[in-house]
Amino acid sequence: MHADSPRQANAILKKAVPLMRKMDVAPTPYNYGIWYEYVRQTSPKLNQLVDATIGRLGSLPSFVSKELFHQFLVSEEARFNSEHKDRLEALVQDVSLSTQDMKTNLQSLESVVSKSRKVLSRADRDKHLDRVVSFLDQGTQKALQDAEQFTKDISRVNREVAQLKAELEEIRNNVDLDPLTQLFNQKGLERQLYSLIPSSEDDLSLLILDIDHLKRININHSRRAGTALICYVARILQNRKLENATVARLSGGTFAIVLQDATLDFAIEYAEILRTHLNKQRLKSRNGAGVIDNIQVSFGVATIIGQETPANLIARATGYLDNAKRAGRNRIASR
Ligand SMILES: Nc1nc2c(ncn2[C@@H]2O[C@H](COP(=O)(O)OP(=O)(O)OP(=O)(O)O)[C@@H](O)[C@H]2O)c(=O)[nH]1
Repeated sequence: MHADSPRQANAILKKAVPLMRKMDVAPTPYNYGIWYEYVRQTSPKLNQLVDATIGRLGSLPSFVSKELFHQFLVSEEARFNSEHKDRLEALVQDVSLSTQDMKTNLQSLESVVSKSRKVLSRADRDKHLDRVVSFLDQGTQKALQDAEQFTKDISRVNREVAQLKAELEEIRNNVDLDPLTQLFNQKGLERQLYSLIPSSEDDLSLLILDIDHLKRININHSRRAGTALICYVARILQNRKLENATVARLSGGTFAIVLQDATLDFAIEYAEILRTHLNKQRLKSRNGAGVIDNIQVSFGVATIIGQETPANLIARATGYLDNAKRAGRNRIASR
């Protein structure tokens, strides 16, 4: 499903709910989901199917909306995750069966050994030596075969687990969060802008900020201290986040903040508050490599113009950031 702004969501629901009443549709989560996306016109295919069903049946029965919900609304990620869960369960089941077999096989080997030992402890053992040897031979041969099968089973499971691990890693890399700071990443930021821009009226601002001289900080204080600084700045941006704002880390020490209902003047004022606050911070490195004080950050601030695309807005804010760097850093540039 899509992350609409509360204002957009409200406008869509205002149209969806009367439609649901008119069609006498039960207020279930599935139905709300379907009618929301229907009014939003997210997918022409979904709207065609809804219209065709209503044309034929006069309404949209619950089982149909449930089916459509899973077909159109459950995200690819969720589908992937449930597919992986199923595969993992099947693997655990395989390991459990193989382990059970191996346990039984070990028990038979144990019984072979114990029977042989019993025979060997008898007074007339000499008479049975040949039989004991052959009995033990068969028992150990079988145990070897079973052990080989077990090793094969476990190797197969191990290969599948490695494959699953790689696929999960790939999915994790593709989602919207930055693993270091848990803020949105570049993709998350772009998605957010795509959903906000259509309803904004020249009052959506984007701040792109970059820690000054991070390379020098890495050299003087260690890369670990530089990374701790990135996380520290991320926490400050998150703690000082305005209502309805989005904070993202784009790369290295570069962050972005989307402000809704914010004029350019307001956004510049907010950037200045953040900049002066960051300047006053001191970060002590744990390994005794000194204190990073007077944290300096440069900002590029842009406010959306007309029908500007997210990519264009990001490029403009980044251009202003470059101007701030060229003008001497630790400052704000815009327009
Ligand atoms: N510690 C740390 N450093 C990073 C990380 N990601 C990127 N960097 C480093 O951050 C540095 C950024 O350097 P530049 O973009 O050249 O800029 P700068 O040294 O910050 O200088 P200005 O931006 O011009 O003020 C590079 O040396 C990167 O290797 C990270 O996750 N942790």
